[in-house]
Amino acid sequence: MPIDAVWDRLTALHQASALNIPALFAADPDRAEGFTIRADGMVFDYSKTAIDRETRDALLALTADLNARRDAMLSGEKINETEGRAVLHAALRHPDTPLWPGGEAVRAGVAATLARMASFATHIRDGEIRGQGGAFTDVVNIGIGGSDLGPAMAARALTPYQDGPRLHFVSNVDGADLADTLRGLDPARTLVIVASKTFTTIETMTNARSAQDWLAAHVDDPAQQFAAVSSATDKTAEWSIDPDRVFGFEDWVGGRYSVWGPIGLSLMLGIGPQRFREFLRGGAAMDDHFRSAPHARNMPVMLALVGLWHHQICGYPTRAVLPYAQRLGRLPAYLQQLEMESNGKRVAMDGSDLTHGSGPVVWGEPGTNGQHAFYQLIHQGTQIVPCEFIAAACGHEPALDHHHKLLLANCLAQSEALMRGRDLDEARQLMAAQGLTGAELDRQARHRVFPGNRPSTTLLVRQVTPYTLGQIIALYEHRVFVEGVVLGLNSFDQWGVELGKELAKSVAPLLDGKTVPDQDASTLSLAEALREMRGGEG
Ligand SMILES: O=P(O)(O)OC[C@H]1O[C@H](O)[C@H](O)[C@@H](O)[C@@H]1O
Repeated sequence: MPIDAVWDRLTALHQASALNIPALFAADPDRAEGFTIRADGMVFDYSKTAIDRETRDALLALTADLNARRDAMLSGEKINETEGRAVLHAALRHPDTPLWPGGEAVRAGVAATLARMASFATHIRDGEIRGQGGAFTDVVNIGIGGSDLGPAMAARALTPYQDGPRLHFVSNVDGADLADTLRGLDPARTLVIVASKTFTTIETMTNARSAQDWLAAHVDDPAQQFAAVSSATDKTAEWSIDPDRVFGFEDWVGGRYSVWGPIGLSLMLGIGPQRFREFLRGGAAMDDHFRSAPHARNMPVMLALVGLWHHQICGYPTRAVLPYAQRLGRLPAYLQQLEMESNGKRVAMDGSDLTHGSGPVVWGEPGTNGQHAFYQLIHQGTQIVPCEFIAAACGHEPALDHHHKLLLANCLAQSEALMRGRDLDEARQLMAAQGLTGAELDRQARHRVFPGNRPSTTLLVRQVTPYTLGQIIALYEHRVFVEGVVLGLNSFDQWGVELGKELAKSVAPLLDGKTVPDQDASTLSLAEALREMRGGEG
């Protein structure tokens, strides 16, 4: 069936049927199992969505081109056509076997860099490589976007596995970020990693210069306290960073996909090279699943199709990622970059307008905290927010396992409540039981109605470990890829971030009282107000 006809069919299915999730369960006793995928210890349940078998078949017809695109990506073709680059971050997860039959040179490069990282990390961790004041006690990763979110998110997720120097992450050009981080650190025992793919990002370079000044004010040889991670090793040379402490990577690793390689150096310093390898192994296992499982049993494919159904067909504008795991607190922010920078596009690969929308707004917070904040809207608001619950069966605090059970019970209860809801009759009975009658009973009951039939998916792992975190991240990466292929866009460029960067440069002189041509009246007056508040300098 031509792809346009598939979209039409999906729209028709959506319009024709008022699918009700509880009714789908009633009609299909095997629904829970039939709409759950189990792979490599993970469980992905999408049965609490209004997708039935017919809709799923129609959704699967969207993936006709997927295998060809997947194989093109995983064999090093330049599928990032607007930047003329291959997309091979998955190769970083396969240091032992080439990702594709001709990929030995790539594998060898990945393995060599990983070995250098491991040797550096081992020697920092065992104190053989030292700062001027002794073994390193603290590591400050300076980077932003993909050079921050991946390692920062993973470091927090893997707190129980951290047994190296303390990790800190500075990203914002707001001096508060650097100042708050450096306060209390011993410069002579702090390693500063400047992480930037391009080594030109103004925020990172500004923070790096100030960190260098901080070091220079306290130690004789700041270079001894520095390391760099970049794909622009020519630029790191300008900073006189010892080449032994520079870890390069190729331009086929996109920033938001880069945690698996040298950008993950801070994480490796925290958890050690062996556990970092476990993290890679988890990601590699998901690659293998993505490549080999039939689409209907393929976790990234089905996660993508559920997302496409909700956003493109049902028209739900956002999706919430709700990890019931406090240490996955930065996962929503990480996924915001992964998904919104990858698929927040309006033009198809060939330059024409997209026939369908871009990807959705992604947001979220860990449960149970979110329950006491924004779940009100999720349950009773007028717009529907598909929810993606993530939970781990076991925590890392055996003495507090009763907390963990409560956490899990909340996770299960929320998806059930979203699906079941509470109808007016039930609400009326509740009010009657409280002694209300007549119009007041009706009024109060209406406030207590939950429409229900609200979709969610649930992803389970046994525990958040380096391996399972690798699985989860690679799962989402491939999900984003599948959605991008179906929508026909390039998930691997990010031209949308450029204009603001350019204008920041041209606006800056306004704050010094200089005139800048072609400035709009609002920006001029805001800059003037700021200058006045700052005491009229310039
Ligand atoms: O690693 P860098 O070159 O410093 O880039 C850091 C970040 O900034 C850019 O503006 C991009 O939007 C991100 O994709 C990137 O991760």
